[in-house]
Amino acid sequence: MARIEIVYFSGYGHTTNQANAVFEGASEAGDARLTVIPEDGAINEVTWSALDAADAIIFGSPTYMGGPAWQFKRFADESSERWMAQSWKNKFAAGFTNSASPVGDKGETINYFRTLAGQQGMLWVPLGQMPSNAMTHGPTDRNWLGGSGGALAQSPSDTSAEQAPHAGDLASAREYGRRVAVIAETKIAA
Ligand SMILES: Cc1cc2nc3c(=O)[nH]c(=O)nc-3n(C[C@H](O)[C@H](O)[C@H](O)COP(=O)(O)O)c2cc1C
Repeated sequence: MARIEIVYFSGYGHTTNQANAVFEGASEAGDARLTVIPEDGAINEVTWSALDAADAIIFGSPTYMGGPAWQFKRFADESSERWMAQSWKNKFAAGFTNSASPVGDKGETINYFRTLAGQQGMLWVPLGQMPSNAMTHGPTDRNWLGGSGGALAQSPSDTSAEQAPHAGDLASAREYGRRVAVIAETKIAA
């Protein structure tokens, strides 16, 4: 079974809900593990070893000031040791982000994840879901935010982590996690 590592940061818990949905989906088709990046951005050796052994790594962070939170960036910077050795080359990569505004510059965060994956020689898995952009569509529909790179979610600024992100965003996240696991499993089978 493909090993899927989900490594993410969440300041206030909203992105944790999205990460949990990605984990649920990935667990349907693979051996998934969820790691939260701590407040100081430093992950431990057990997690680095698990990432090294993974078939796919899924990155997650809220969008803060138009990009990933600095804690995620610390993790990314510290992955430069892996870049030097290109030891993550040919692993699958994917990413998700959540923010308060429907657009909110979330695309910048996804693009950052994609660049990180590119530097590491990883193979990016796009979302693979059609947008729900008709008149009748809204936040309860899958991919209602209409992204293609990774999974997007909105948590309105006045909602607690018990209330957000929207049901459609969580459905997108779940399906994306499953997709990454299925693709990673295919490679294992090859
Ligand atoms: C420092 C900071 C910067 C933020 N920048 C953005 C932003 O650029 N775009 C946006 O839509 N929301 C922004 N937000 C709102 C968060 O993305 C939103 O509250 C999100 O749900 C937080 O996720 P979390 O609970 O996992 O930390 C920002 C929040 C903080 C604290």
